[in-house]
Amino acid sequence: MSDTRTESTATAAHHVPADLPDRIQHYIDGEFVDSADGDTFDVLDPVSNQTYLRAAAGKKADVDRAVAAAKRAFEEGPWPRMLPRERSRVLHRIADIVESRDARLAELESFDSGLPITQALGQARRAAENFRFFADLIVAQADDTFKVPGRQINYVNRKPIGVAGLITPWNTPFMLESWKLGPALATGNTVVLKPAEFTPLSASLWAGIFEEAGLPQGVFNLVNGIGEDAGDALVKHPDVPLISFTGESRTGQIIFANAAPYLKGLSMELGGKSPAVVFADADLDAAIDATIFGVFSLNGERCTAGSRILVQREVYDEFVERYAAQAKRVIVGDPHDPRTEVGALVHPEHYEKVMSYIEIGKSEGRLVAGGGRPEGFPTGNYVAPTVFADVAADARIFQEEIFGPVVAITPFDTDEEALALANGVKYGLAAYVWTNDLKRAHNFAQAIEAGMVWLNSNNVRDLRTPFGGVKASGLGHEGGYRSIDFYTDQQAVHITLGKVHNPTFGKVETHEATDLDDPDPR
Ligand SMILES: NC(=O)C1=CN([C@@H]2O[C@H](COP(=O)(O)OP(=O)(O)OC[C@H]3O[C@@H](n4cnc5c(N)ncnc54)[C@H](O)[C@@H]3O)[C@@H](O)[C@H]2O)C=CC1
Ligand SMILES: O=C(O)/C=C/C=C(\O)C(=O)O
Repeated sequence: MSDTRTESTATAAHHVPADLPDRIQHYIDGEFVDSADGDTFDVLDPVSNQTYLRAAAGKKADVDRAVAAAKRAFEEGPWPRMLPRERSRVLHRIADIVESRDARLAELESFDSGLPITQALGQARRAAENFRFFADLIVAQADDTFKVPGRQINYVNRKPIGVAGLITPWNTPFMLESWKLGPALATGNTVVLKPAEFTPLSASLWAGIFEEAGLPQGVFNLVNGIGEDAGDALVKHPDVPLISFTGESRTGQIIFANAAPYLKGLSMELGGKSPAVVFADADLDAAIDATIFGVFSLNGERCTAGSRILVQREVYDEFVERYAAQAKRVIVGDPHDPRTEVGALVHPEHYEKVMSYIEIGKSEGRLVAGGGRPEGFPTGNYVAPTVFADVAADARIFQEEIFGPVVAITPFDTDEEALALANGVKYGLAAYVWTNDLKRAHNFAQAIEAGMVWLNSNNVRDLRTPFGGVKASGLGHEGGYRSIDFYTDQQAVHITLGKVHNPTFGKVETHEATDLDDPDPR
């Protein structure tokens, strides 16, 4: 048992939302439907670990039906043909509805996923913001035009691609779904969403929200189910030219291979083992607060979690001592309690995985906080915020994504050593650097293998920036215009002005250099 501060919430009664559904169906072509074979799977509440609802377990037949509806809506329906500002209005209405129901959405999300209620509320609001952001972006979008006076005008037609397959994880489900739904719909595609099987509750609410906002029938389709069944069928469906996936790197590899025969457009946001590098000259108070939040928020089930903290030797002992003390004060509790900072992990399978890493960590590092189930929580998927110090670079808890409230701290002496440690894992999603030396900060950012770097900053970002990782953390980027690029075909149109300069094929015996040899009209 750990000594984590639990007294304020351990005794709180577990909150069960009113009017909780006990079954979830698919949503296909504007109707809620069961699976063709009637199959369902159980969904557990992470506090009681009891089945609280059964969700339709989609298979190939259900995916076929959903894709057919989405394809019909794309080929025959109004959505891809609407003006950007007309689609934008619908997206703003979606954002309005999400905002107006944020408390209920957060309550259900928190119950289903085990996320602390205050964080679930923030994520619901961020989902609304995602829709608003893409609603605005799509009307601000200026098509590229390249003019060569007197010779040529070149412009780019952006066209929606078709049926986008969206496959999402369970860690902050509603928000991450909105991050794909927003741009896919803004650009005029139709979609089939396959949400994570651990947390299907909030995804089922999109249907009602979209209907109310006036999204035409068939544009949004939802198929619940196990990844290897419903997800696999979506990836292999020949009428789905795009797959946007967020999840584990291993699943990303499988999807990459399965999509290869169809040469699909793929966007992959995958796992991470992100470093937070704390130099001796850093503002330690700020660095400690940010790195505590960085790994323990969202229950540590966060792809961008700073789960490896590298600390310069001069301040190492002080950092470890203060960090461990603060980690012990993080409040573990019932997800619905507004005081709770770390709730219950999503599912007993995931809980077992995180606990097994904690056991491994006990022989790989020095346990300075947490280390197991917190006191006062005999049941439920609760894990005390756990801190290992003196962790070596080849330790499994340094190398492998745990995706829970567990952090490894490692000392370093020089900038070169810090960089080698930071880059010495297979992942490259995020990195956090704490130093007051401006040159060092920028040089470090340049050299670090990460898709996103935060300098003296918490994980806060402008939605216009690219989001994505390098190495095993992803393929491609979404965010801002990168999302617009991913969800559209870019067709280049070239118009010659004035006299057409044709090569003289068939008219002369030998050819001088022609426009064919030098195709750039500039
Ligand atoms: N880079 C990023 O933006 C983010 C990455 N993640 C990553 O997600 C992972 C946690 O989420 P999980 O749900 O456990 O990931 P997962 O890879 O197990 O599942 C993600 C989704 O893929 C589906 N799936 C599983 N096997 C499939 C297959 N063979 N074909 C098609 N679909 C399949 C699942 O049903 C689920 O909907 C972590 O590794 C985390 O780092 C999570 C959030 C953000
Ligand atoms: O900021 C985003 O768009 C995505 C954030 C994803 C997470 O919070 C995460 O899992 O790290």
